[in-house]
Amino acid sequence: MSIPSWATVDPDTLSGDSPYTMQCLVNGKWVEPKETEVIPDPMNGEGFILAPNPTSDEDLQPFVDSLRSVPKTGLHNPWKNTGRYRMMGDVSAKAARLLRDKDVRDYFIRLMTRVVPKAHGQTAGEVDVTATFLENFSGDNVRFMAQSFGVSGDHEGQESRGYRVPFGPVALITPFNFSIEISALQGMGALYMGNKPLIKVDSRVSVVHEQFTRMLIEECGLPATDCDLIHCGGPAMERILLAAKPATTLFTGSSTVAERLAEKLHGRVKLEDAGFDWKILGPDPPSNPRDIQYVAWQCDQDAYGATGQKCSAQSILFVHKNWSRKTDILDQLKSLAGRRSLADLTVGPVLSWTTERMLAHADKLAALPGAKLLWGGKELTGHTIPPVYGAIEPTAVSVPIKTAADPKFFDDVTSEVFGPFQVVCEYDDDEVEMVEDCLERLSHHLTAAVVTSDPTFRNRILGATVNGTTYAGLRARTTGAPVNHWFGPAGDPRGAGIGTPEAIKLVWSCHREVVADEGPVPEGWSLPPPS
Ligand SMILES: NC(=O)c1ccc[n+]([C@@H]2O[C@H](COP(=O)([O-])OP(=O)(O)OC[C@H]3O[C@@H](n4cnc5c(N)ncnc54)[C@H](O)[C@@H]3O)[C@@H](O)[C@H]2O)c1
Repeated sequence: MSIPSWATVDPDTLSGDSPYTMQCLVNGKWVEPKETEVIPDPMNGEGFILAPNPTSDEDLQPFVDSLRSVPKTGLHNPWKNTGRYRMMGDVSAKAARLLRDKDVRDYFIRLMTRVVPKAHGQTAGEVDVTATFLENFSGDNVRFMAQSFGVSGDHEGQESRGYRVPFGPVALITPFNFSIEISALQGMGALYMGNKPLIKVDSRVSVVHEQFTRMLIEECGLPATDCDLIHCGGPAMERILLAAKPATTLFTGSSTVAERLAEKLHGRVKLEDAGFDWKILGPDPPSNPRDIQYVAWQCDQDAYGATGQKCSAQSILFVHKNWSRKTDILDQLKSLAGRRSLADLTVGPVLSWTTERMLAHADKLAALPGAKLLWGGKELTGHTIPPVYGAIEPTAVSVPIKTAADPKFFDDVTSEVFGPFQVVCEYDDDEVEMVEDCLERLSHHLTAAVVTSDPTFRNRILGATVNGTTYAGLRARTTGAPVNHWFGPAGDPRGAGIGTPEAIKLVWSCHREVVADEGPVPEGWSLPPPS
């Protein structure tokens, strides 16, 4: 397999014997690292990538200086360098065309599969969503997105106009689980609005964004000085942020780090953090077996697709007892989970939880009053996934709603396991309020799904909850994150969004009002008394 001309790493030859050393980009220059960190191959533990790991003040300073050199007015805004809106549209158009090219698409899929092994469909989907996003912001669409609006004033010659303006120096921090989608969409959003971002992706997967950046610069016309890219650990990034004081930082990752940065950066953050995402199967299971199978399939995808490592993964499934009375939904779920295998990566390495930790959590929940293991609860067999990562079968634990709602157990039952794990909670008509109470007590409100065709039940649940991305209806899912709708949490003023023009404007720009007040001074005006 060939690699694109701008690519510097061959996914097919990456190995312990032939590792790739990544480079950072600062001020338009790719930099050879002085210190490196060895990244293990998630499938066999071989050290296959050497990630720059700058820690000294001397090595971090160029990133600080680069951010500090960006004016508050950004690289472009509605009065300055306006041609750049169109230039960004051209960059997007070219990048989209490349990602649609079979060889380039395959290249990214192969590279991404090496660093976060997922089933082909999941990885291809990520590249395709990124291509669609870039298509959406091609041509004039960047400037259309940044459009202003006008309102007539109190007197002739007065008119107010609202603009979206950039922050200037900004930072973007993203996790390992989506190795291209989050960093590409947020990074481009930052650029579209006129900012210069310093981008830091989790070093275990940042080789993908490194190659994407090379493609943007070498093939798509992005000026190399428009963004910086650093591969480093969290503490080093935090030092840069504290020294450079970017106007805003978009953080996607765990809630612990999100809260830490919110405090350290005095609230100048937008957050996409943990998700404990729920789905409710309502009181009206469909009668058509095909519909039931569809719901079961969607539940399996939501809980275990990408080995459960999606912030939108279904963490808890509330099942109305009518489903057990009238359908074999739980048997279907068990058998769908059993189809998953390491051979086709429909279940694979878990990068932020070890096997031991996940199994201990499953055991703990299964030991709660009335709870039991439904399926899974075992380590994968015949694998060479290194012990720093996790490898378990798709797992579900059934917990009675009364136990889940009990304050003694609630926090354990509702803690996010970033792997192929879900809680199943059956409820009956007289327990809907208890379900609503559990949803009210959750701390994060990212995605949710209400599977029902009953509008009264649907409206009751929608009215009682706040999740930022909620699907409702027979085909409802928790893991919908295409770019034709908003994706992001609700219920937190720091909450960010991704994918749509509204998300980009919210995260990467702020409002400025310019009021034209030109006169004429009205006839008959005379100096009024002081007031
Ligand atoms: N809401 C969303 O859209 C979304 C999307 C994907 C993942 N997530 C969440 O991400 C989590 C999984 O990722 P993780 O556990 O690897 O996240 P993490 O918080 O450990 O790491 C995320 C990123 O933050 C960096 N980081 C860590 N400490 C830092 C610090 N002090 N200063 C600056 N940067 C720092 C990491 O190097 C990494 O690049 C899950 O909780 C998941 O729900 C959320």
